[in-house]
Amino acid sequence: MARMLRRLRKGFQSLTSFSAATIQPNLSASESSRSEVALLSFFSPKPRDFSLPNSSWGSEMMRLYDHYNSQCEAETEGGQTQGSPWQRLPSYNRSLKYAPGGVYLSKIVQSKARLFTRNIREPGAAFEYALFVNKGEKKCVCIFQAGWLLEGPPGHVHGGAIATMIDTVTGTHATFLSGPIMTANLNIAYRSPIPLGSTVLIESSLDTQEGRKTFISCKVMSTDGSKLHTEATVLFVSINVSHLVRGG
Ligand SMILES: CCCCCCCC(=O)SCCNC(=O)CCNC(=O)[C@H](O)C(C)(C)COP(=O)(O)OP(=O)(O)OC[C@H]1O[C@@H](n2cnc3c(N)ncnc32)[C@H](O)[C@@H]1OP(=O)(O)O
Repeated sequence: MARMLRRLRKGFQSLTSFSAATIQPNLSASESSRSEVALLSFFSPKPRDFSLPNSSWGSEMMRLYDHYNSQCEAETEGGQTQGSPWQRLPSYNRSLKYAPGGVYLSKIVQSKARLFTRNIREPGAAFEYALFVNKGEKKCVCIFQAGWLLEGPPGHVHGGAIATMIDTVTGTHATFLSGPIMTANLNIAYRSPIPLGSTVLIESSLDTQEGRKTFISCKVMSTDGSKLHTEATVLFVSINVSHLVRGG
């Protein structure tokens, strides 16, 4: 038990290096046998990245993905990265997988726990999203396609699902800026409903950092920017990882 806690603590500590996370493409699935696949997945350091395009993504989602992705750091032939302020952030289904060596760790520390937004297997059914961070402007943009399992009012997205996405986007942004954090306060104003199946933009921008506190503002808008769906302000408090290990 003590050993497991030490491993968990080490995993969470490594989450501080989340800001240095690199883009990790999907594992190729052309293996010749099932046992080979199992073996490969155990030894591969690359977890599945859920923010890569899949067959459920509509044309607007793909257009925006291509737009932001084309502005991200590109590797030149010499292995150098071109100086773009934009970076696409990968997205995994377990917190542990963000840590260096976290794929191995997640094999060792078996658990049914999964990240809320990445636990529905059917592509397109719920939260389809990809996040891009702009290091220079300290802002983050998320393209979000809301699936049919997120219904609240008829034909429209549930307010809790919108809050979840705001918490996820601003929380990821705050982690990128400040290391391990927890949401302390989340204020939301719902301005206009989001149709199910539509794609929207979620923009997160840093207001201030004061000691352990990171204040972030967030807007959910139509992709042409003409309609404001939701706005929010969020306070994150930096935590020591022991806060999670001892249960707050
Ligand atoms: C990959 C996907 C990423 C997704 C990210 C998702 C993030 C989440 O959803 S986290 C889950 C939801 N949040 C929680 O469960 C948090 C529960 N709360 C806690 O654990 C604690 O109250 C915690 C960590 C927020 C603060 O506790 P603690 O570390 O003791 O801080 P504390 O000393 O009380 O406060 C620090 C400062 O923050 C302020 N503060 C703390 N809580 C609040 C609050 N709710 N409202 C306003 N200010 C607050 C304090 O006033 C203090 O300010 P100052 O330094 O100016 O005096």
